[in-house]
Amino acid sequence: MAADPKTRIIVSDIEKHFNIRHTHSLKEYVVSKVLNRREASVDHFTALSGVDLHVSDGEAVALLGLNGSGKSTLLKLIAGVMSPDQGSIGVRGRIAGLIEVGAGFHPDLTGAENIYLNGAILGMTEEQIRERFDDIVAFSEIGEFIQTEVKFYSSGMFLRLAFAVAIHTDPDIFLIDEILAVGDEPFQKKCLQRIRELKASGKALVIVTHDLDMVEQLCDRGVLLRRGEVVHDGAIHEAVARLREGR
Ligand SMILES: Nc1ncnc2c1ncn2[C@@H]1O[C@H](COP(=O)(O)OP(=O)(O)OP(=O)(O)O)[C@@H](O)[C@H]1O
Repeated sequence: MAADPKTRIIVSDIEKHFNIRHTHSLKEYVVSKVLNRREASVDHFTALSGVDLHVSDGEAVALLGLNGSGKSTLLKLIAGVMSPDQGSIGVRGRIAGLIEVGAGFHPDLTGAENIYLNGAILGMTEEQIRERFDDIVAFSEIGEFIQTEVKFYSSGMFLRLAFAVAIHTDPDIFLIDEILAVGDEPFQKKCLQRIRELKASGKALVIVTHDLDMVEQLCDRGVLLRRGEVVHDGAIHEAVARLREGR
């Protein structure tokens, strides 16, 4: 990591490749077996190439781009959910966020039990979770369903619980993928208000979204990805304009 203590994330020249398997229909499978051919072929797909990104305290950075441009992959690499094939990623401080609704929750446990599970995964001690438990439940507005197993939750209820836990972990870095979209409007507004407060208190934010109006209000900086490469890293308005105009 850089010597500057304000730097929270350093992504250096990363590459990420995926293997794409081409599976066949049952008929093609049978024919390939009869002819003794391989049943599936594999292509290598480059999802990210030569990507650099530095994020410091107090910055709110939007990752923008068309479908499949690599935004979520970059966010997952920063979160440590997956590793790059080349290059390096350094992160300083406590990370929290919302990358996949329901990740980090156990379906057979109640909402209340999952607060303890998810809180522990995000680095809180049992005592910290106990102290913040009532605030987390209140923020989620899940009410009596907090004693229900989360496998019966709607996607919006999952989001409420996940966001409520994440925001109460006192993170240095907050990562958010599109998922705010599944929350209803009042809850989205409440989340955005908390995200603004995090930013104002000097935390680093990285947000993946297609909601360009929202992101222009929330973020100062936009990183525009095109087919896995960064084509713009600078003012949010310019990033949004380039995306809208296809430049
Ligand atoms: N686990 C995986 N295995 C194979 N390919 C993957 C995997 N994850 C992502 N990809 C591919 O990498 C590319 C980038 O995906 P990614 O989800 O990062 O895009 P995105 O910019 O977030 O797209 P969207 O706006 O549609 O959410 C896509 O072509 C996707 O199919």
